[in-house]
Amino acid sequence: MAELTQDGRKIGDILLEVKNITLAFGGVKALTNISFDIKEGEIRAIIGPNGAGKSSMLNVISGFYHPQQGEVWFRGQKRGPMRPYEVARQGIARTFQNIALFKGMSTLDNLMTGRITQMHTNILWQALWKGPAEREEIAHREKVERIIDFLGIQAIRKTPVGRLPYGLQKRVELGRALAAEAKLLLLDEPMAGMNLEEKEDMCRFILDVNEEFGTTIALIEHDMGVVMDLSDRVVVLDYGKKLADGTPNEVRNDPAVIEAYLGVGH
Ligand SMILES: Nc1ncnc2c1ncn2[C@@H]1O[C@H](COP(=O)(O)OP(=O)(O)OP(=O)(O)O)[C@@H](O)[C@H]1O
Repeated sequence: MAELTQDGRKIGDILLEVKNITLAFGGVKALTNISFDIKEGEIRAIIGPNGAGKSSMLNVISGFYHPQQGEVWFRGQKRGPMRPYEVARQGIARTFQNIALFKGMSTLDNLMTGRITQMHTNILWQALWKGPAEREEIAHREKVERIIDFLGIQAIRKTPVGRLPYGLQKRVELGRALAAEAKLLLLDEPMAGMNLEEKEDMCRFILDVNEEFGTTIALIEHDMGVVMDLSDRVVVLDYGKKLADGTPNEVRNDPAVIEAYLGVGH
C-alpha cells in the first residue's frame, strides 16, 4: 500500500529490511541486534555520534561487511552472503565517505564506470563481434549524457576529476552512483566537507533524484539541519545499538537521542 508524504511523494512497500544484525570486529561490537526497514521511494537517514556504527551498517547493506548474525532482505527476498559487485548488480549503488573516484580520469569516463553493472558484452565478445558492443556503448553513453545534463556538469565532462573542487567531485560521485540506475542509493555523508552553497546544491540534487527517478535513498549525515529537511524517517544509532527510529520530529524530541547528542557535545 502506497502512502503519500506531505509534499506529495509516493512511499511504497518495504524495499530493504535488516533484521537483528550483529557485527563485531574482534572484541569491538560495531552493531548489536539492529533492525529497521527502508521503504520504496523513501529518503531514509541513518544518524548517530562518531563511532555509532553508521558506516558499518551501510557496509553490511552493500556487501562489504558480513555480519555474524542477522539477515538482509531486499525486494522481498532474503539475501545470502554476497560480494559488493553482486549487491550492485541487484540494484544497490553507493557513494563513499572519502571520495572514491578515478582521479586521473575525466568526469565522463568516471560516470561510464558506473555503467559497468549494466553492461552485457564482455571483452571477448567485443573482439569477436563489434556491432552489439558498439550499440551497447552508445546506449550507455546516452544514459550518462542524461545524468551529466541532470547534474549540470557539462562544463567539466572532459576534466580529470582530481582537478575539480571538492563539492564538484562529490557531485560526480553521485553521478556515478546514478549511472548504475539503482533501486536503492546509499550515500555515506554526501555533504561532508562542503560549504553552505554546495550543501544546498547537493540537497536539491538528492531531492530531484528521488522525485524524478523514484530512487529510494538511504544516507548517513552529520548535519542535523540537512537530515531534518531531507528525510522521511530517521534511524538513530549509538554505540552500535538502535536508539530511536521515526519521523524527524519524533526523533528530534526523543529524550534518549537528545541525551546521546548532548552527551558527546554535538
Ligand atoms: N574494519 C574495521 N575493523 C575494526 N573495527 C572497525 C572496522 N570498521 C568499523 N570498526 C569499528 O566499529 C565501530 C563503528 O564504526 P563505524 O565507522 O561504523 O561508525 P560511524 O558511526 O560510521 O562513525 P563516524 O561517524 O565516525 O564515521 C567503531 O568502534 C569502529 O572503530
